[in-house]
Amino acid sequence: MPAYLAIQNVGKTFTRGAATTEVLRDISLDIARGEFVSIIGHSGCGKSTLLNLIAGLTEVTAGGIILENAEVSSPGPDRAVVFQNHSLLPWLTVYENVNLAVAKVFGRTKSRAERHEWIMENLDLVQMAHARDKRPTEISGGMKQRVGIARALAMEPKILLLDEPFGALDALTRAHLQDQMMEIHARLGNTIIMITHDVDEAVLLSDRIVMMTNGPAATVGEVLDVPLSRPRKRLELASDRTYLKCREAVLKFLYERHRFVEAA
Ligand SMILES: Nc1ncnc2c1ncn2[C@@H]1O[C@H](COP(=O)(O)OP(=O)(O)OP(=O)(O)O)[C@@H](O)[C@H]1O
Repeated sequence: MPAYLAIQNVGKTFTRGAATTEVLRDISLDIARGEFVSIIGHSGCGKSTLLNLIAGLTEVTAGGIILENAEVSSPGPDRAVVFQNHSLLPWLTVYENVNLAVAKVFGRTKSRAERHEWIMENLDLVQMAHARDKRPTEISGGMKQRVGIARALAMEPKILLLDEPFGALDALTRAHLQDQMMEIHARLGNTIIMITHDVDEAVLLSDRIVMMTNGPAATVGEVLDVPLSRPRKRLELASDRTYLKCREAVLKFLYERHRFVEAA
């Protein structure tokens, strides 16, 4: 059976004038429907570049990306991205921000009443319905990220692409949002690709962790299966042997086999 998302021998080289930088080389990865996959690797190795290629924001220079039998060549609502820093429009309310995406995707297929229900359902999912009339400046960083996630989910994408979605949040808010993300994933069965720098976050949330080698010409170094049953509870996992083994495997990859050496 073909993979839901197939990344096949993908390479990316940026060219500016006579200068070229080969950022990614020969990346191959099959992702199944409903899978939660994290990408981890040192700063600058090309994680965001890979996510942007999947999003269709940047074009591959080698290989191809196939989503449900169709080649990815441009951005589309079937791949929703959530960035580290929320990208909400400051002059619109929480509701209006989500509405913008919903109107774009479902403007022709859902009635006004259906769209309203759908927006509220997605705000409910991230527990933000109570703040529907607030503007981004009136809510906390964690709340903004939740609205960004609601907006992405409301597009009903085939794949949710998360670029360090919790990276700018304090540890407690971060833990709370991770728990919410796990609940959403359990309820909706989304296919999710998440970039993270946080080893615990990767192990807690993922079915598989893709570990990237250092750049330039970064590639997939190892892929780790996380064989922990769901639902996962962070407190119980803190002393779970499988959890600790996975954590150690990622740490060893990052700090022994592929240590980050700052360029001179
Ligand atoms: N548009 C571009 N033109 C030229 N080089 C680029 C471009 N975008 C990214 N790069 C280079 O590609 C490399 C990888 O960048 P990228 O942002 O994908 O890394 P990352 O792993 O996501 O980093 P971080 O973890 O710090 O966010 C960097 O060396 C960066 O300078």
